[in-house]
Amino acid sequence: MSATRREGLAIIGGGKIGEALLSGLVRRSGSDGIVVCERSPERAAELTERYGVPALGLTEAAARSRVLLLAVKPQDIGTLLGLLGGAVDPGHLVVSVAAGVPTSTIEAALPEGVPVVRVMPNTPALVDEGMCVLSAGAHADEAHLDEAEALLAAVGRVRRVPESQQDAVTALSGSGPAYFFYLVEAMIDAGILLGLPRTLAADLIVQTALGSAVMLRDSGEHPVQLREAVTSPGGTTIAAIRELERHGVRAALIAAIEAAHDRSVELGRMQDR
Ligand SMILES: NC(=O)C1=CN([C@@H]2O[C@H](COP(=O)(O)OP(=O)(O)OC[C@H]3O[C@@H](n4cnc5c(N)ncnc54)[C@H](OP(=O)(O)O)[C@@H]3O)[C@@H](O)[C@H]2O)C=CC1
Ligand SMILES: O=C(O)[C@@H]1CCC=N1
Repeated sequence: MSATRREGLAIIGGGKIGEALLSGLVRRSGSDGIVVCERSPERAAELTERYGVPALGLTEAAARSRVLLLAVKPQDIGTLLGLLGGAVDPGHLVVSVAAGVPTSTIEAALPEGVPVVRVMPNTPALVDEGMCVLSAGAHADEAHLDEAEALLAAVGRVRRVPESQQDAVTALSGSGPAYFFYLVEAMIDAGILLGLPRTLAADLIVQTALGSAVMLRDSGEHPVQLREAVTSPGGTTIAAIRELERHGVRAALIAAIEAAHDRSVELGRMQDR
């Protein structure tokens, strides 16, 4: 079947990120032309009810859809490709969000010539503030990247990188929301320690995180300048910063992100076996 005869999108794997992308796409353009494939019938029914999209089997979804968005765990992608293989042809565009899984691995499991785009999204797609980073596989050209970008721009910002940078991207923006949530959790705990009610502590920290994020995005200033503007000589902030340095928080963050990168590489290698 040729690329021009098919349209529509199948989201294969309706878990956390599959739903985040689905919700944004439906908010932006409605549910027409979108189908989901889920292993669990209960989860499929939930997504159908929530977003008004039909749940189909893999073969039927592939026959109907131009873009196949693979949103299963890296550990499940080999099995999925085995089930999907014969139903895919070069008229499809396969978009994979699986962490660490190289386009070459996906291409090798599909018929020759199928275009594959690797994407690293993140969960703020749920509120249209996602960061999606794209890389082309061997058979994907500019038009395929444009098509994937047009789709994902519905849920936030999109950038393109060489595939060699995707493991680092995964560690930064893919996993990144978790680091911010973790920091916010810890800061709320500090408020509790200091005797504030939990709801008040949460309100203070969430608004502070939001305001700080908008300043980081819009002020044009470096994070160091923004931090220095808060840090009064002899004041409270420098007392806190000294503790962060003493406890090695900067080094811990760098090591944590390096570990996420290394795990992404490892997940990719597991696919080769
Ligand atoms: N969560 C995140 O923030 C991000 C995740 N990713 C990537 O997205 C992918 C999915 O992650 P996440 O959403 O967190 O994982 P989830 O486990 O929440 O979702 C995966 C879903 O796919 C289903 N599934 C597995 N195999 C099949 C199949 N053959 N056909 C149909 N459905 C299937 C699973 O069903 P079951 O529950 O039965 O296994 C599950 O519902 C991963 O590869 C991850 O690396 C990328 C960026 C961010
Ligand atoms: O934790 C994970 O493996 C996935 C990939 C990036 C974010 N979540």
